[in-house]
Amino acid sequence: MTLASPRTKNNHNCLFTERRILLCCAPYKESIGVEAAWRTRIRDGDRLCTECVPRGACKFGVSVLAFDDAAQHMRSTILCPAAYEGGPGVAHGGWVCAALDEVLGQTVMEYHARVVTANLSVDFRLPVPVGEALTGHAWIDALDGRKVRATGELRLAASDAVLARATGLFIIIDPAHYVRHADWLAQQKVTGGTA
Ligand SMILES: CCCCCCCC/C=C\CCCCCCCC(=O)SCCNC(=O)CCNC(=O)[C@H](O)C(C)(C)COP(=O)(O)OP(=O)(O)OC[C@H]1O[C@@H](n2cnc3c(N)ncnc32)[C@H](O)[C@@H]1OP(=O)(O)O
Repeated sequence: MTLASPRTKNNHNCLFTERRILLCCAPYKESIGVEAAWRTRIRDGDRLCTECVPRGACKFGVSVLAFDDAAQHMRSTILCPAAYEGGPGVAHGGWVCAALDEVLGQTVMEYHARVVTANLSVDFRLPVPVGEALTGHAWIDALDGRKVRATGELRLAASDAVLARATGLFIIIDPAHYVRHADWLAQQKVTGGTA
């Protein structure tokens, strides 16, 4: 099976940079359109969360390699940074969750511009080595209204052994989601949550 548009971690050209700015900053101020069509892929390219945009790389060490259009399957390249070591030589479980959230989230965002994770269930099958090449694999299972279900795996690149597996529920949000949150937070601070 041929993987479309292979990308590397350092393949940060202008197009991707523009896209990141569009995806990470603008969506909460103006709509870039709502995708209605299930299994219609909306774009191609790495996306970064707000805080990682200036650095140009995911702080969790996840980068999207390629999307297999035929299989609707996202493959990522991953390296657990030393900062997320938990036990000796192995990743903290929180990093495993974050990496899988990213891998699944990136996959869902290939179809839906704005989603947040509502639920993530992780099976820790084997310790995940720090500083060893890993791969992420994820795919979408189902769409039900605003709910998108996805599954993903973290594998050891050397052998393809599955180290951790997650299922996630992602909710499609509207452009005002973060504005509403900021208003809610401000109100909580005023009322102490009593209003
Ligand atoms: C980190 C942020 C990234 C932002 C993107 C920036 C660009 C980045 C670009 C590239 C990134 C690459 C990838 C990143 C991936 C990471 C994504 C994350 O980690 S997101 C952060 C963690 N998640 C939250 O902070 C959500 C907090 N929760 C909420 O905001 C709300 O609870 C929300 C939006 C999830 C739902 O609230 P409602 O009011 O909009 O909708 P209601 O009616 O409650 O739920 C809709 C349906 O979903 C079900 N639902 C909701 N939560 C559920 C749950 N936990 N379990 C089961 N069902 C649930 C409900 O029962 C309902 O179902 P029925 O339509 O009635 O059938």
